[in-house]
Amino acid sequence: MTSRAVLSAGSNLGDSRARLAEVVEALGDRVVAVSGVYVTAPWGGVEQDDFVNRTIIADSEWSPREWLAFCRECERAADRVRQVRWGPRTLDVDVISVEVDGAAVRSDDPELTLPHPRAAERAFVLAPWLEADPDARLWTPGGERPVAELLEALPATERAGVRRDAEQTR
Ligand SMILES: Nc1ncnc2c1ncn2[C@@H]1O[C@H](COP(=O)(O)OP(=O)(O)OP(=O)(O)O)[C@@H](O)[C@H]1O
Ligand SMILES: Nc1nc2c(c(=O)[nH]1)N=C(CO)CN2
Repeated sequence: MTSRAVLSAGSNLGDSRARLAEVVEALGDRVVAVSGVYVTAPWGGVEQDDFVNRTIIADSEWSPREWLAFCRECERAADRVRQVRWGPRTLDVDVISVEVDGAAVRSDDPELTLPHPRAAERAFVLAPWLEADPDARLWTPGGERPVAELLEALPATERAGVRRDAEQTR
C-alpha cells in the first residue's frame, strides 16, 4: 500500500522558516516534492503578521489518521498553543489530500476531513502546491479540478497576497 499526502505547513510566530524546514526534515526520504517558501498575507480575517507557507508531497505506508498524527506531532514539537481560530501560530500542518494506491481518499469526518475543506479557497495552499506538482488536482464539491484552475479562479487580491520568497531553504 502506498499512501501519498499533500501537506500544507504555515507559521507566523518565532523562527518560522526553521519550523517549516523541520517538517521537511522530519519526513526525510518520504518527501517526493516540496515547494519553496512563500510569504503570504494572513487569510481568515484576523489581523496578524504575514505567514510563511510551504506545501510538501510525501509517500509512506501511513493511513490518513497516521498522516494527521504526524502533523499534530510536528505542531507539538513546535510548542504550538491553540488560541484564536485562524490566529498566529508557531506551526500549523494540515493534511490537504491523501491518495491510497492512487485513489483520492474522501472523508467528511470532522476530525479528518479529506480533501481539506478550505484548501480550494486558499492561495497560500494552492500556489506552493502548484509549484511542487504542476499537474496537481483536487476534489471539490464541483468535481475534480486542476489546482492551476482553482488558483486562477481566486480573486486577484488573494493571489497577490502570496509571494514566492527568493531564498530557498531545505
Ligand atoms: N484535513 C485536515 N487536516 C488537519 N486537520 C483537520 C483536517 N480535517 C479536520 N481537521 C481537524 O481540524 C481541527 C482543527 O485544526 P487546526 O487547529 O489546525 O485548525 P486551523 O488550522 O485553525 O484551521 P483550518 O482547519 O481552517 O486550517 C483539528 O482538531 C483536526 O482534527
Ligand atoms: N496566509 C496564511 N493565512 C493563514 C494560515 C496560513 O498558513 N497562511 N493559517 C491559518 C490557520 O489556519 C490562518 N490563516
